Amino acid sequence: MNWLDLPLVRQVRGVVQLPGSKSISNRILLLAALAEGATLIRGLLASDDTQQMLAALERLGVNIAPVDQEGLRVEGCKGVFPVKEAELFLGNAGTAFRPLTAVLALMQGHYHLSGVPRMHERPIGDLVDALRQVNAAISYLGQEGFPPLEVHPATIRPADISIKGDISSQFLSGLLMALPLTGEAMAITVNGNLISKPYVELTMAQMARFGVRVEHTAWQHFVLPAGQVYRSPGEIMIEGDASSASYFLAAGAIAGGPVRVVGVGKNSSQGDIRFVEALEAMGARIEMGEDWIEASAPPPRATGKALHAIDFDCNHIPDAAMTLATTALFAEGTTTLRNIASWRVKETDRIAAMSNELRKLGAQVESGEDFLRVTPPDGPLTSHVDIDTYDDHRMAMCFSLVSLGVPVRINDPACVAKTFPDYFEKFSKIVHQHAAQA
Ligand SMILES: O=C(O)C1=C[C@@H](OP(=O)(O)O)[C@@H](O)[C@H](O)C1
Ligand SMILES: C=C(OP(=O)(O)O)C(=O)O
Repeated sequence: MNWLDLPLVRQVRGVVQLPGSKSISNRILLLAALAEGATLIRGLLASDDTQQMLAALERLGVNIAPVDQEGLRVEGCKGVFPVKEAELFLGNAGTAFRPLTAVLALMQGHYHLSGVPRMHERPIGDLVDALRQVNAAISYLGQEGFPPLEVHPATIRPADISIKGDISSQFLSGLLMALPLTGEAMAITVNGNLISKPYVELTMAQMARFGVRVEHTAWQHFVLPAGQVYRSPGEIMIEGDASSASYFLAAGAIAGGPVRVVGVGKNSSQGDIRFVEALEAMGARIEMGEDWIEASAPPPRATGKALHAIDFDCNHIPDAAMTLATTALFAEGTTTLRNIASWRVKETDRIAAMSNELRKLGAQVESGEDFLRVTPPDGPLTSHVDIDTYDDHRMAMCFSLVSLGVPVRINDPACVAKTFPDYFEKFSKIVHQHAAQA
C-alpha cells in the first residue's frame, strides 16, 4: 500500500484549471461514435473512466485519432458499430458500462461486458429489465442483476418501456441515448422515484448537440420521436468537471481563499454546479463568471470555525455531496446530508466508508440507509490519521481537505486516476502555507 502525507495547510489561494467533465466526456465520445460524420472533440477528460470508453469504442471498430495537441477526432459509424463480436472490459466506469450495455443490446451482435470486481457488485438489473421489454437478449454471467453480461443478437421491437430510476439515473440515460438508434418512436415511463435528475438533463442536452430531441413531461414520461439520427455538429468543446471543482471550492471556503476554478461557470450544464448553493448555505462567499467560480471563507467566527452546519437534501448532487461530508469537519454544529442512498452502490459503499474515516478524525457520525450526520470534535481533529480510500477517487479527494486542519495521510492516492489523475499536484498548487513555514 502506498500513501501520500499531506502536511498542515494554513491557507489556500490560487487558480485551478479544471479537467474536462467525466459525465460529458463519456457521453460525447459515445454519441460522436454513433453519429453521422466526424466530430472534433476538445477538452476531453484524460482519465481511467474516459480511457475505458475510448478503448471500448476502438474495439468496436470506431476510428479515433488525436488532432493537434489536445483534440480528438472521432469518425462516426452512423449508428452501427462495425465490429459484431467483442469482449469489453470497462473497469469501474458507470458512464461507460451502463450506456454501452444499452447501445450494444440494439446492435445485433455478440458482446461480453465486464469490469473490475467492484463493477460486478454494482447493480444493472433495472436497465436489463427495460431493454428486455424491446426484446433485447442479455444474460447475466455471474449474479442475476449484476455484471458481467453477455449481449446476444436479437430482433428489437418497439414497445412502451417502463424503467426504475431509484438506484441509478445512468439506466435511464443509457436507454435514452440508445433508443434513437432503432429509428422507431419509443415512450419510456419512469416507475417511481428518479434520482440524480440533473444527469438525465445532461444526457438530453448532449443528445441535442447531435440533433436528437427527447420530449418529456415532469420526470416520468419521456418520448423519442421516430426517425431521429445523431448528426455530428462538427466540433465540440467539453466544459470543466463541476464535481472536480468541489474540492477546490470547499478548500477556499474553509481556508481563506479565494480559490478560483476555471472551466465551469454560471451557465454550466452540470448539476454539480449546485454544490455552490450548499457551500453558500454554510457561509462561504461565492462569485461566478461565465466560465469560472471563486470561493472564499467568511470572516472567522468566535468559535474558530469559519463555516456553519447545514441540513441538506443532496439527491441532485450525489458526487459533490461527498465533499460536503468532509467540509462539515470545519463547520460549527451538526451537518446532515439526506437522500444519498445511491452512495451505497457507487465505487464503494460510500456511506460506510465516509463514516469510518470521519470517525478516525474524532468526528461523531450517525448514518442510515440514506443519510449521514457529521458533528466535528469540539477541539482539533485527530492529526496524522491514516485515511483509507477504498479504491474510491472521491474518498481520496474529499479527505485531502483534512489537511486544512491537521496533517493527514491518504492511502492509495493513485485511485484519483478514475476521474482526476493529477488531482494532488493541482491541490498542492493552491497551498500557500505549510505548518513548517507558519
Ligand atoms: O450519468 C452520470 O454521468 C452520472 C450519474 C450519477 O450516478 P447515479 O445516477 O447512479 O447517481 C453520478 O454519481 C455519476 O458519477 C455520473
Ligand atoms: C459514481 C461515480 O462514478 P460512475 O460514473 O462510475 O458511476 C463517481 O464518479 O463518483
